[in-house]
Order: sequence, then structure tokens, then C-alpha cells
Amino acid sequence: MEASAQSRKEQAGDFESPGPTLTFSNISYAVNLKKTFSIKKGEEKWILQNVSGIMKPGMNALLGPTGSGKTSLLDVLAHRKNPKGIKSGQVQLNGQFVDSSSHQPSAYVVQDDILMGTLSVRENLEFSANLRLSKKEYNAEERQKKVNEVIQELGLQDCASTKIGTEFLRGISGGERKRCSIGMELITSPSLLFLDEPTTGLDANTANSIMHLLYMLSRNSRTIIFSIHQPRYSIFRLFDSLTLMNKGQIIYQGPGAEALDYFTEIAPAITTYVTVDSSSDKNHLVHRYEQSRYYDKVKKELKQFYKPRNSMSKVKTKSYPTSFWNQLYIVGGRTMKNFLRNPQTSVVQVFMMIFFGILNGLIFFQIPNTMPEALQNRIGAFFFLIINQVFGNLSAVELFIKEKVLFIHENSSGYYRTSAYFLSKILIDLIPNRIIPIFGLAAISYFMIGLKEDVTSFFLFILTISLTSLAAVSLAFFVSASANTFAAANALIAIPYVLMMVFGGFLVNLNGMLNWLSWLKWISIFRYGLDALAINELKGQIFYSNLTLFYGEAYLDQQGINHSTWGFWQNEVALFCMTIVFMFLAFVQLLTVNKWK
Ligand SMILES: Nc1ncnc2c1ncn2[C@@H]1O[C@H](COP(=O)(O)OP(=O)(O)OP(=O)(O)O)[C@@H](O)[C@H]1O
Repeated sequence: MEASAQSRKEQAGDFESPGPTLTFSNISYAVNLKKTFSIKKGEEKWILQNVSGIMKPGMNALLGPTGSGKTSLLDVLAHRKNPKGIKSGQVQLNGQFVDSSSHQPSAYVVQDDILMGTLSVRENLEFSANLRLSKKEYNAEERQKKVNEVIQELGLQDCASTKIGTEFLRGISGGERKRCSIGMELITSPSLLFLDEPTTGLDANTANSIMHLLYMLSRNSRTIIFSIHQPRYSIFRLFDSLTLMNKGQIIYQGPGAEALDYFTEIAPAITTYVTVDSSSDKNHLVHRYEQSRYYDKVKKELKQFYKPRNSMSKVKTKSYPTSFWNQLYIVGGRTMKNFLRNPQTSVVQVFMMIFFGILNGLIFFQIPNTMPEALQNRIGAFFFLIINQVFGNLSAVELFIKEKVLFIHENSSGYYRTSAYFLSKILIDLIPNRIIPIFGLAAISYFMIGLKEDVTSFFLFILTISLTSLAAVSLAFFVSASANTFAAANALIAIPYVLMMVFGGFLVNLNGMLNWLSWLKWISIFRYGLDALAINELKGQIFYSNLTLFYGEAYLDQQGINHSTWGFWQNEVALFCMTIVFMFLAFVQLLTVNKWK
């Protein structure tokens, strides 16, 4: 019954209420093919050449062979491309000019479903609603109502409380993920919805159901524009308008149903062109299109909808529906949930710290000061702890890079400010994630090794390891914010870590080091950490070696370590300053990260 009602509706092509009309004229888009390390200006590659057209209420499909420019046109229309590359052209919505700073009621669903895997479908939708619906217009109850409406409209009731899924957690199906991604955007009630290849990676049945869903949405005040690859006939017949592209140009725009007739009609001309007239520069298909009645029709419609620009539109600054503090609260809440539900970051982290604490304790177990090797063993234990804190961050880089994809998507879709994400990452993730397990590690090591029995020294020991860990993780965060791939980030982080270790004072005698390399000790997290731990432990202690007695201070003097009160605290200050500098640099990188597609 329901299916036949739907098919009647499809055939009638009726709209409960039509969405807006989008027109675009003379759009040219090029990219600069500059080589990575070259200072020369690169060659320009033209991806779209003078394309004009119209996207009317309903289903607008962008079709064409791979590399024909479908995604590029979609991105330009949705203002997702870097304006620097747009060489000419304008886009209008219902006759009004729009640019990236306009508050156009549009939304963009990316090809890869970028969702928080540890959260359920409902929690993801609530996250979108809490950030993107202003509190003034929607109170908590109304936001919940909106989430319920979207769940209902997209048929997500059965999986609403199921988690999306991660590499460790089996989650919802591919079709449900796509529906959820669409839902994240429908929360803001956009009248214009862009989708980049919504059926890619889905089986035939799921692809069909997603396209029918879009069809139903398009009948109710929404204009849907999407790129698509090789649709089946059952999907093809849902298209109200078809835009066919080839080599960055439009070769047909009109009703989907009439495309076949058009190409049958021009087929002989194509053969003639290819065999006889191939010397002409003009793309033959574009040429035929420009001579066709479809082109005339589009031109006529463009004239009707397109209003010439009489003044430059004012560039508005991006505004967010929720305040900074509210964003911080919502993003921080999600970070916390993700942290607690992610065994990779929480349970494994604590377990590893306990394991390394015990291992360190066992290796350097309770050696009294009276034994000749006591002092060297203490320094060895500190070196072990610092290596563990610094190199432990190599695995964090992979997580940071994965999260960056989510951040770029959400930030460019206007969920939150970079500063809200950054602060929530620092306060809810980096600091507790590092500091809490350190208490376990430090307590186990401290007592197993048998270090100084003094409360102040114990807390200074924890402080030093915490600051060392924070400085190292900030550097990892900065590198991850700067690199695009895990492989690049991993290589970039290993170099400073190894240099810092070599010039940390344990492996190379810093006093005998070549002068031109001596500056490296000033940026060594290892040196500051080791020096502080050594001063904290050795100062005021007496050690014995071969029946001779010597003071801890004597060893520190011999190593050139300043053991005055300031001598100790300057290491802590240096670690703290390094943390701040790396965090600041990471923030700048996140601000400038390329959010254009
Ligand atoms: N940043 C870029 N640098 C270099 N070439 C690019 C860039 N972006 C797009 N291109 C090229 O522009 C052409 C059009 O790309 P686009 O992704 O729009 O095509 P498409 O029709 O969506 O292809 P597909 O169906 O394979 O996704 C391709 O040849 C692509 O390689």
C-alpha cells in the first residue's frame, strides 16, 4: 500500500512545498599545481570552465565520468572550495547572491560519514542539535523534539540508541551511518542539501532506500543536489533534473527522462565530429549542447531567476548559534564520553602505566645508598621514566590525526569555534589523560625503587614527570596539527624526540659537546626532566662507593647541574613554557588548517 502510494507520488512529481532555486553562471575553477618544496608559482589546472546552470526544487543529479568535475562543481556551489581557485562566476539562491560568509540555509553531507564512533545515533544528533540550534529559538525540549523528528523522518528509530561503531566496536550498518550523516545536517532544517556521492560504498538495496529517502525529503521544501556514480534505473528515474559533465564542462542539463533521447539524437553527430572534425578545439559535446533546445531552456530560466548584481554584498563574519562557553561545555562533554568509552585511550592507558611502573620498580628495586651502584641506578630509573613518558606519545599521534578529520569537518560545517575544540581537548583529554595515570606510575615506581622518604620530594617527583609528559604530548599535538597523514606525523615527531634524548645529558656529556650543537640542550625535554628528578632525589643524600663517601651535591656539581632552589625550579619553568609554546603553536596550526576541500 505504502509503496504504491509513494510511487504514485513520484510519478505525479508533486511537491508538498518546493525548495529554493539555485542558479550559477560562468563558473571557472582552477587549482595551482605547485610542487611541495618549490618556490616557483605552479601551473594552473582548469577544473571547471565557464559552467552555467540551474538547480530547481527537487532532485538534482550531477553525473559524468570520473574526473569530469562533478564533486568540484558541487563544492563550488556549496562554497566549500577555496575562493582563491574560483576564477569567475557567481551563485544565486532564489535570485540572491550567496558567498561563503552568507547565512545560506544549506547543508553539505560529505562522502565519508564522519561521525563520533563511540556515541549512539541519538547522541550524535543531539550533539548537532545542541551546537547548531540557538538556545534562544529552541529550548531543551524543542531541541529534543527536533532530534526525534529527524530520527522519525530518516527511519532511524530502531538504531537510535546503538553506537555508530569504531575499529574496536561493531556499530550500525552502512545505510544507517549514511542516514545519520544526513540527519546531522537536517537538524538545522536546511532548504538546500548538497551530498557528495551519497550511494558510494552501499549495496544496491541500501543505495535505493537512501535515494528514496532523499526523494521524499526533496518533496518537502528542500532542494537536493548530489553527485552520483553509475545509478541504476530505479534511482535514475527519481531525478528531476540531470546535469551531465565532461572534462569540466556541462554537456547536458535537463529532465533525466529526456537525456537518453538527446544523446541518441546527437550520436551520429558525435561520430561525424570524432572522425571528421577532430581538429576543432571546442569540446564537441559542449558544442552540441549549446546548440540544443535544452541549452536555450536553461538560458531562458537563468534569465528569469538570475538578477544582475548591483552592489557588492557585505562580507559578514561567521557567527555561531551557541556561545563559546556553551560550545566548550558540549564539545567537552562529548570528549569526556569518548574518552571513557574508548578502551584504547582510557583502560589501556592506565594498564600500561601500571605495567611500566612495576617494570621500572622491578629493574631498579630497593638499592640502598650504601651500595656502589645506587646512584647510577637512580639516574637509570629516572631515564627509564622519562623515555616512557616521551615516547609513549608516538601512539597518541595516530589518534590526534584521526580526530583532526572530525574536527575539520565539524569546524567547517559551523558546529563550533576552533578555540572551543582546542580548550576542550586540552582540559578534558590531554591533561587528565596524562596526569591521572602518572599518579599510579609514579607512586608504584617511587616506593618500589625506594626513593627519598619525604612527602615534598614525592610530590615534586610527580610534578616533574607530569610536566615532562605534558611538554612531550604538546609537541605531539603540535606535530599532528601540522601534518596531514599519520606517516608524516610519525616521522616528524620521532626526530625531535630522538634529538632531545641524545642531548638530554644522559647519553652525551653536555660539557664535552661540540659548541655548535650545545644549543640543543636548551630545548631538550629530557634534560629538564632528568635534571629536576636528579636534584630532587640526590640533594642532601649521602652515597657510598668503594668505602668512600660522597654527597649527592658532589655528583650534581660534577654533571654541571645547578642544584640551588632556582636551579631546580628553572627546569619546571622550562617544561611548563615548552608546553605553553607547543600548545600555542598547535592552536595556530588548527586555526590555519586548510578547511577548504
Ligand atoms: N586539488 C587538486 N589538485 C589537482 N587536481 C585536482 C584537484 N582537485 C580536483 N582535481 C582534478 O580535477 C578533476 C575533477 O575532479 P573531481 O573530483 O571534481 O571529479 P569527479 O567528477 O567528482 O570525479 P570522481 O567521480 O572520480 O569523484 C580531476 O581530474 C581531478 O584529478
